[in-house]
Amino acid sequence: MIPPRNLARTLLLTPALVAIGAYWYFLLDSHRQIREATLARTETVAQQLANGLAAQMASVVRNIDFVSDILRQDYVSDKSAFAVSVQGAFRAFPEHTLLQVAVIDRNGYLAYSSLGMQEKVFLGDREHFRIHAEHPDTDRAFFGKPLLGRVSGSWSIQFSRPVRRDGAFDGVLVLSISPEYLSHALEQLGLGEHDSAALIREDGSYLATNRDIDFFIGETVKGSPPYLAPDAPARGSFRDGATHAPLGRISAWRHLKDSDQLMVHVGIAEQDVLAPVEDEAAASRKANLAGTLLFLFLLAVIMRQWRRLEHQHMRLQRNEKLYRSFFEKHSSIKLLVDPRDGSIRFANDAAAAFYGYARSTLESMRITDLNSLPADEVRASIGEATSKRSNRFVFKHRLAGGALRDVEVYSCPLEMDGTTLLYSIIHDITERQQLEIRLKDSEERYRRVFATVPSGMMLLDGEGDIVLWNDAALTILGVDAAGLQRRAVKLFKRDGQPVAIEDYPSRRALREPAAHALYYAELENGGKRWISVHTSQLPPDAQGRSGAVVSYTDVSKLIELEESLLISQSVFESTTEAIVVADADSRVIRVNPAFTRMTGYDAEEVIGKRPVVLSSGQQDEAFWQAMCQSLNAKGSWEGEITDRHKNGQLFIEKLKISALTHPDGIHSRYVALCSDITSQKEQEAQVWHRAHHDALTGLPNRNLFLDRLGQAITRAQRRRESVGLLFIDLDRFKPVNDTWGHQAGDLLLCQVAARIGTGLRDEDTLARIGGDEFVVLLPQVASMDGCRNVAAKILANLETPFELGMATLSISASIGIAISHEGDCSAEALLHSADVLMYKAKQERNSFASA
Ligand SMILES: Nc1nc2c(ncn2[C@@H]2O[C@H](COP(=O)(O)OP(=O)(O)OP(=O)(O)O)[C@@H](O)[C@H]2O)c(=O)[nH]1
Repeated sequence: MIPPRNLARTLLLTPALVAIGAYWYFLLDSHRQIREATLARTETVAQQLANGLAAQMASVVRNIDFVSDILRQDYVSDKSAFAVSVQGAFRAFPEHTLLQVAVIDRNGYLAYSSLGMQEKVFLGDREHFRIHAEHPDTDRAFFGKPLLGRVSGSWSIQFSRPVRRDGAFDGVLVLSISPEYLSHALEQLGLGEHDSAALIREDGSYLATNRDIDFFIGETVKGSPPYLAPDAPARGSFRDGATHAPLGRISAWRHLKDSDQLMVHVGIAEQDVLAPVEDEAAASRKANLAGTLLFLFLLAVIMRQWRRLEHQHMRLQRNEKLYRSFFEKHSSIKLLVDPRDGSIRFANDAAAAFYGYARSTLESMRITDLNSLPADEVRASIGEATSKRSNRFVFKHRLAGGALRDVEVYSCPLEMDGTTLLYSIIHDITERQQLEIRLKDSEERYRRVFATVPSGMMLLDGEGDIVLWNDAALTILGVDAAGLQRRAVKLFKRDGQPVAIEDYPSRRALREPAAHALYYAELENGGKRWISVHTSQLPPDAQGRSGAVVSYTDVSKLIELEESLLISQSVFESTTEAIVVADADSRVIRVNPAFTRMTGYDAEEVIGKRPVVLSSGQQDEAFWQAMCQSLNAKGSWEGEITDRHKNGQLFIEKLKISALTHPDGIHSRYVALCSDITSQKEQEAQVWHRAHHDALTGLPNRNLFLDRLGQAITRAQRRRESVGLLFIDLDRFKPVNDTWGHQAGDLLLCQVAARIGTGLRDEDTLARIGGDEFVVLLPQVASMDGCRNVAAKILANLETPFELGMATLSISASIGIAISHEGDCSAEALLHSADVLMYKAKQERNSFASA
């Protein structure tokens, strides 16, 4: 489909080209018609020439025939005069045109020759003889084919007539005529160089031509021209491309009158005839071609101009479309404002979308309706933009919904239809403004963090220059800003070797992505400051700038702590005290070798577990609760507990638990120090036992008894109960010693103690408080009767004689019974009462006395 913009050009160009084509068609057709008319006229001329030539050639033939007829008659009538007649015949022809006169006798032998007779020559095989001999009754002239004379060596045409004598065939008269004789008449026609004229026999043999006679004589017409057709008319014409010559010809033929054997042919060369026509046509074509080229040139110029105009028009249309699209469809918010009254003349789609008004609404508003500034300030800004004093403004514009947005407005004056308008591009920078504020806040935050972070911070640029540092860096490194800049800090490695310049953090930071090292700096006061140095390369920023940050941390206290920890670790490992460290959940974290030695458990067997594996079951729930309360309240507990060794043996340990407490009050760790005090406790128990028991009987001694008695009285007082006390003194024990010895006395005392004990309950206490004095404490006696029953039972138990080995002895005892109700007396007082009553019973012996 042709684009519309090309349609007009096509509509103009097509008829123009069609007109040119038609013009040339008719021009060339007229040339063709002229050529055809010329050829038709030439054909007529050719026919006329053929007619004339035929008449002329007929006259020539008649002349020859006339001569031959006379000679024939002379030959028949008077052979002697025949030679004279022959001479006359030669004179009748132009010189050298009658070549020979000959007579062939009826038998075919040469009877006469004007050239003389030397020998008998047979010519009966010649065409002209055979024609006449075969038709002896016909008297006709005959032109034979041109022959090349055997004697003369020249071409000749044999004109023959039969010789009749007495009405019978008597031979043939032959005139040998030069072809030039016949051709002369053809040449007289005055034909052109390329035209042809010929005398032709009916079999197509050339007898004469107007040119190139040597070429044509003896030859036959080539091809099948119409005049050689069997039914060809006596005259006619035709156009022959190349019948007689390589060039086209217009031919005409005409049979000679009174001779059906001969015809003339005239060929007029087309090129000669058409030459003037073609010249004229060529001149016409040239002229018309020039005119056509001029026309086409003018047409091309017109087309070019037209196309240029079209392009200009299209460019204008495109520009207009582009400008319109640029304004209307551009994503930027655009307004055209009339500075005279602030009216919005044009608004694009982006403006409508931004402000929330339809474009038509916007274009009916004034800029002061959008700008939050007072109208006079807005007008002042418009004036600045119009006068180009300023082209950038930041305003707050109000949207249709009432929201205010920060906008950046670029305005410049624009001439439009003779009016100056302000072309304004509005950018919503609300987010940008907020982002800038956030960025400022963020920068301020980072600046404050940088300034207040306890670690020293130093920022290096890509060249290794120090571009930023904080006060902490100066403090930790012990230099001022100038000292930092000139790298005045001297750093040393842990082994005391100074740090090589290339290994300084500011150098390493640019070499290695991240590094850490521990150095110490020598301070002015001679002290050391341990510094942990971290370097980290910064990723390239948006501008491709790289750099590194170096952080310094004062770890002097950590180093001290580390040393302290090393000591602690040594103590932990080597101390004889078992140490257990547990977490807040009381699960074991660490134990030392002393723990393993004390408990038999390796560290792997207890770590992660609670120390319950050591539990002996000796401590009740209350014990553990008390321990927990103490830990919670005081953060420590100290005491003795009985644990179980891995081999099952119980052991007593002295245990001190300390809770490690976080500042928030949560116990994070428990550290227990344990000592195995089993043997110590056993020794203490033995001492105590010895101090509180009778060495002979093992019974509690006076002190222990008084202690228990006091406790019983206190308890009885609290419980409103009674305590009974029996004071037992053996009767007449001294004689046993005296009689059986002290050892027997000891033995008896032991057996008496056992015998007394068999009558007591578990809660009762039997003690020996003197040589043969025993006391029984009845802590929960119901009444005095109960005490008396016990005393009676004791006396009864003693009645059985004692087997001492060396003798069997009987012994009794006197018992004083005292009772305390609800703690109404002290232990000493109660004992004293019982003692007094025992003396009372002593009066009777083997009896008891009570109050
Ligand atoms: N074998 C022995 N005798 C002791 C021991 N302690 C004291 N005696 C003796 O026990 C005797 C107690 O004497 P007494 O109670 O005064 O005399 P007694 O013969 O029992 O007289 P009565 O109590 O009045 O019946 C003294 O002779 C002491 O020397 C001891 O541990 N072993």
